Amino acid sequence: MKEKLVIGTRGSKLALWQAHYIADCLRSRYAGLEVSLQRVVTTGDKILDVPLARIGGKGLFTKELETSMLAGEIDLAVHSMKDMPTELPEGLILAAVTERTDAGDALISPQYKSVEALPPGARVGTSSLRRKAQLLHYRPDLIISDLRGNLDTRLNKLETEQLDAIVLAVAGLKRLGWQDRITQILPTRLCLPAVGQGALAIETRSGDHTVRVMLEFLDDAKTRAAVTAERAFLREVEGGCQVPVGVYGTVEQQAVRVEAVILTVDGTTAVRDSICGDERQAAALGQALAKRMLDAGGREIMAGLAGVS
Ligand SMILES: NCc1[nH]cc(CCC(=O)O)c1CC(=O)O
Repeated sequence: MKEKLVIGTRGSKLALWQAHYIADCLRSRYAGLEVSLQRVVTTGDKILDVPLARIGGKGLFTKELETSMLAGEIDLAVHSMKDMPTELPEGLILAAVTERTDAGDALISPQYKSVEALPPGARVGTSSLRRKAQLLHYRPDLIISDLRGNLDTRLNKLETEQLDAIVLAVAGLKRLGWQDRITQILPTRLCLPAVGQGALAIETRSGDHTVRVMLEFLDDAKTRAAVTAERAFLREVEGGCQVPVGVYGTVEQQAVRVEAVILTVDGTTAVRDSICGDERQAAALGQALAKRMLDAGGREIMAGLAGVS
């Protein structure tokens, strides 16, 4: 047992909510434990005016936290699972994957009730190629405009940039208390989530046994299996967090089901498939699904992506 733990976190409102949430879980689990937060600015926080897909690079929101952890300045880092690259640096591990209740995306529109109800040529703001491609696949007439910045900024842009709707992760909206702004939770047939969306990743040093054991209780086995399958899928298609790929794993009675889509950015072409099997084979299932989809046209789509933004 340690008497003190330092949690590293980004400084955004959502990141701070997540870090405070984990700090509270730790304090209630270990009476007398001192938990403090240390803010770390990441590259992704500094570059706010460029679409993420154009910045590229892996670990935009995680690298500086990892450096700080390897240097011993923080004991653990709390991340949004979907910001984590599929490979972790040497010396660090995913100590826990927290329970996920909301993996999906939400439409926010003050005027219209659903994606179906948006008028022809409606303007929709989103920051991700994945959301853009899936929206366009379903509604090719929509005009998608880029939307970056933290959650408050994006919600403000709905008005200031005269958008008809925006799309954001349900989990983030709920954490910040904005669930009543949600117009429609997008069904998975319309929009599959990003890898790991809605779960939190608790990262620590692999050699720090005491801390690893202390964090074990935060791990949710079902979410871990689902996310393991999703991450194995993404590793195989070799996409970062900013590729038009949606994937969603669910676990029920020891069986994991993974559904995925790979699309062209304009949404005209999509390869979609799913796989089901034993949860202990989560990684192999994700990988097998990716191979199948790459062979079914996904490889051409991924190759065509090089250089697009
Ligand atoms: N891209 C930023 C980001 N990282 C994690 C979430 C949402 C919370 C989560 O997925 O756990 C968001 C906001 C969004 O995409 O709308």
